[in-house]
Amino acid sequence: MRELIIESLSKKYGDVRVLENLNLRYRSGTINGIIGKNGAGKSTLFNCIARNTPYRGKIERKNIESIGMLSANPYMFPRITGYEFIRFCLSAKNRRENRQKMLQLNRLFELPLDKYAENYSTGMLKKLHLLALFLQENDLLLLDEPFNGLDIQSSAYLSEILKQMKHSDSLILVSSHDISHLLRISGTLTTLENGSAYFRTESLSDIEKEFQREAEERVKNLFSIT
Ligand SMILES: Nc1ncnc2c1ncn2[C@@H]1O[C@H](COP(=O)(O)OP(=O)(O)OP(=O)(O)O)[C@@H](O)[C@H]1O
Repeated sequence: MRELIIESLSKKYGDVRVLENLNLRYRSGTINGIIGKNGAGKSTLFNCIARNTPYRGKIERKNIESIGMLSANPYMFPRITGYEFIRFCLSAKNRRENRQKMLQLNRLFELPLDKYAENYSTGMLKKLHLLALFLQENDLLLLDEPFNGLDIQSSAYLSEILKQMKHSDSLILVSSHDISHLLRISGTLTTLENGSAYFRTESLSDIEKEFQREAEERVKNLFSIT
């Protein structure tokens, strides 16, 4: 079993405090969803876990040697083919190429792997990053907005792939604004709010209703003032 134990995690950018004394625990065998408003600190949390940025506190990564992270807006070299990018990602992690697995996965994503990345659409680029991450077989996967930009069918494939991966002892954290999608696949759901984090236990319909109610009230009030 792999485990991520976060204790007293705090993160500031200059004087701006983003995460304040977070205590969280995640295990493999389930998908862990993360939600929060824009700017709540989801990407920052992932960057701390991936050691991309300094932080205060302790993050214990039990049985986790390799970490794969999909950024919300990942960079891509323009003059590299999809296939070359995958090979580059595999060699960066010292992994052997499994051509059969690559072709099998790409039957779902349908990427033109022999074409330069500059010819890819936004969703295709995201799928290329995801494909490379899946082939790397990391112990911990941090996916920041993986559904953003994917078409409906690809989102469904991604959900099913993640559901399969949770059985292979990968520890998976997924941040998303697409709450219905996230709740359909997640075993745990964490909300980040005002620097703090807490686990949610309500049902999908209750959480959706809460957001809807708040939106209706605030917009109605706004329009009644103007
Ligand atoms: N490198 C940085 N330097 C300074 N401030 C930053 C930096 N990265 C993020 N921030 C700030 O930290 C806060 C949290 O940002 P973060 O990107 O983690 O939020 P998020 O929850 O991922 O947001 P979104 O849902 O919009 O992607 C924001 O106020 C943002 O402006």
